Amino acid sequence: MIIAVDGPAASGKGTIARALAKRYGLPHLDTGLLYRAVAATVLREELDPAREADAVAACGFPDALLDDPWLRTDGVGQAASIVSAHPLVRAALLQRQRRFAAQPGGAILDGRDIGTVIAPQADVKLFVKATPRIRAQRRHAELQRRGFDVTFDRVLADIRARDERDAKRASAPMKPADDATLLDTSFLSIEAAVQRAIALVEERTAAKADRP
Ligand SMILES: Nc1ncnc2c1ncn2[C@@H]1O[C@H](COP(=O)(O)OP(=O)(O)O)[C@@H](O)[C@H]1O
Ligand SMILES: Nc1ccn([C@@H]2O[C@H](COP(=O)(O)OP(=O)(O)O)[C@@H](O)[C@H]2O)c(=O)n1
Repeated sequence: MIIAVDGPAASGKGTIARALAKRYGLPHLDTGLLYRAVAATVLREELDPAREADAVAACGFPDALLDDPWLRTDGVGQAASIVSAHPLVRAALLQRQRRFAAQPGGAILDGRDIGTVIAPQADVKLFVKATPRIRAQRRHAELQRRGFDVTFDRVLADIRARDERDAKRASAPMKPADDATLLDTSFLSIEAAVQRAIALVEERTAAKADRP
């Protein structure tokens, strides 16, 4: 079974994807981390995220970088949404994600274009959303917990800027696939959001099994 979980920043897609991976025993890939690793490499080398050639040169980052806590910061997230708009960066990361999705036994991936581009054949597609303010509150609290000093207003502004850039880019824009199910987590606890996601997976797979 392949499960695609897409949605905007801090909507809860990673939390849901990890919980579903555990529940169904599936390997999970956080595809946002790949773009964050490209962005972090560009920033560390003092190159320009807006220059496609600089960003493409950073696509050969070492896997160990994916564990660096710096990748989770706001600044790297902003730069990630700039590098991710370059078609050649998306092309450079495409096969890795498609291979992950196609492994025997299935997989779960979360990101922005999983249901539309990476795994349009996915058995279940969820598009997780929440209001910008609630997402900013969650991300602000998370960054504070991790020891990063940033204001709520900064986090909210960054989330709005990223939403706009991610939804408006020409190459694989963030949008729900036509056959995705929307899951609004604005007023759901983590536990309730996960239960709802599990129920949706069960519904979708039962509906598929019923089809002749
Ligand atoms: N339904 C929820 N209610 C409250 N907090 C949540 C909920 N879902 C996720 N969170 C918290 O919000 C933050 C962002 O969640 P995350 O799953 O990383 O989002 P995303 O992967 O969409 O960026 C995390 O600190 C997470 O624990
Ligand atoms: N499949 C994906 C995943 C992330 N991204 C980009 O990478 C950035 C960081 O993604 P992320 O999933 O780590 O961000 P959060 O939702 O965790 O804040 C996003 O703002 C997108 O620009 C993308 O373009 N396509």
